[in-house]
Amino acid sequence: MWARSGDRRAATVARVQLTVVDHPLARARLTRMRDERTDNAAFRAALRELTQMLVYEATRDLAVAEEPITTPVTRTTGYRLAAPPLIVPVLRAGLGMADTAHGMLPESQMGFVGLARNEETFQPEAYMASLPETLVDREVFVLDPMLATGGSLVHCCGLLTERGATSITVLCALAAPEGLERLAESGLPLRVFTASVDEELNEQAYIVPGLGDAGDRQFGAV
Ligand SMILES: O=P(O)(O)OC[C@H]1O[C@H](OP(=O)(O)OP(=O)(O)O)[C@H](O)[C@@H]1O
Ligand SMILES: O=c1cc[nH]c(=O)[nH]1
Ligand SMILES: [Mg+2]
Repeated sequence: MWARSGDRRAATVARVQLTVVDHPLARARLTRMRDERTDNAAFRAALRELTQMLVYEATRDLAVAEEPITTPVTRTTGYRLAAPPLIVPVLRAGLGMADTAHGMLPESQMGFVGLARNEETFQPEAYMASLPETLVDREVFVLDPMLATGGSLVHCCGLLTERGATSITVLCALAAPEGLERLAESGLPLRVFTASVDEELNEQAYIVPGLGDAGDRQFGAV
């Protein structure tokens, strides 16, 4: 059901708008992340580079405001982001995307949500949330490399809509079809940008072929 070919494929299922950033450079970074021989440092570097591509695509439609400027040659019209989005990495694994996204959106504020999936029940267990009190009229970009069952992102995006968010963009390296279905069923107002929709989840709810545990691959096993 999910598009896998073409450069930038978009599909809408219920209220989830999906964009697969299927660029050769993105594929190369994702391949490095998937490869079990890739060490922590190289994995983090590939995730940072992939994040640049995801942010670039996801910010394509952001509103800009005109700004008169003077170049060394003449006056002209410049542009700045009208309302930089709030960036929300999901700890731990989303931390590896945060600095890159912030570098590309330097005026953005950042919030944090800490979740750890219980590896027996596969339910997310929340351990922190640091978010603005109200998110009414604020665009939010959520960063998490992995969308597996979707439980973690449903929880995170629920925290955002409770605060009034109505426009949420999720950036992830990999998504499983099951997780996309779960997001669609949640009815949350979401756009998802990912470098790949993989095949399925295995019995441990890991993405197949996947890349393993994105937190452990960056920071080491806990
Ligand atoms: O879609 P789900 O089935 O909820 O799984 C995805 C979650 O699993 C990973 O985090 P994890 O719980 O391993 O925490 P970590 O980042 O601290 O390793 C990942 O970064 C997501 O947050
Ligand atoms: O494949 C998976 C699934 C959940 N979390 C991960 O880090 N990897
Ligand atoms: Mg983990």
